[in-house]
Amino acid sequence: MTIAPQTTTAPFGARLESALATRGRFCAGIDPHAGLLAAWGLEDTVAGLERFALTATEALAPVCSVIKPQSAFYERFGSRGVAVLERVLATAREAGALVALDVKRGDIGSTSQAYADAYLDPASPLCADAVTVSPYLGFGSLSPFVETARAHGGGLFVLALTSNPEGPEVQHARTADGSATPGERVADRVLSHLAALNAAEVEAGSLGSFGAVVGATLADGVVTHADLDFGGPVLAPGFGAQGGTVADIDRIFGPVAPHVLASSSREVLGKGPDAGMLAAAARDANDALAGLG
Ligand SMILES: O=c1ccn([C@@H]2O[C@H](COP(=O)(O)O)[C@@H](O)[C@H]2O)c(=O)[nH]1
Repeated sequence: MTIAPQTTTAPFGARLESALATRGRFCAGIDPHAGLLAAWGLEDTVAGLERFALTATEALAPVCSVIKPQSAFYERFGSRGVAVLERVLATAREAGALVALDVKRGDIGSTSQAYADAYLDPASPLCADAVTVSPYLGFGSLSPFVETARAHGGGLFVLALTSNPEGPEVQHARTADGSATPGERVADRVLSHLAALNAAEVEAGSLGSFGAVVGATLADGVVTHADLDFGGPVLAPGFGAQGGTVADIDRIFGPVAPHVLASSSREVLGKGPDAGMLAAAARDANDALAGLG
């Protein structure tokens, strides 16, 4: 067994807890859709991407605890698009926001290590504070992400109950006979794994660094408040354009709402390109979410 080196950065959970307390629970997604570039009067080119992404980040990062760029919208422009993503990461962090990079990675362990090095090692130009990962190659395949996050004070948001209507086919399925907990719902197993990962930080009085992705669109009864009390943060996409509201955050998350990041991309970005309108929308969302839980 290898022992992770001591990190000099505070753990992600503690940093996020402080950011939530000072800046609020709204997470702005920086997703440069082609349609949004057109709505902002920009061309669907690398130059348009750069103008859009940096305008949005400069407006939103100073008033949000967390910024969530979706890597796909940058990757579609190739290496020059990824270079824009690197600038988004740096700009957001300079403005004091944490960055949760939405890449939903997951692979066999040896490849997961390379992804973890790309997104969680401060030596990488794509290093973020946290990254989204998929547990559907088996939760244990995420171990390189866990160890790398621990080594560098990073965090993970693991897909548990996603906001899209297709998710239940896999996430509500039951674990197999012969597994450690046969018959348990897959999503609940993911949340149990997260509770175990967060136990030491929770014991020390902090929010854990290992979060779940749970959509702001879930119907009643899909998950209990008790199951969501796994000691770590929740990234709740689907707030805004997918239909999730402040009332849904309250309904779905109840007492754990203080650790929930309500994440919206298209709705908030639709307020641009005016920087004041973008920032005002984020402030309004933070205010509306502030009293929950
Ligand atoms: O369950 C999930 C996980 C991630 N996403 C991502 O969040 C944003 C949502 O964008 P909106 O414009 O606010 O709908 C996008 O980047 C998704 O890839 C999600 O929607 N659901």
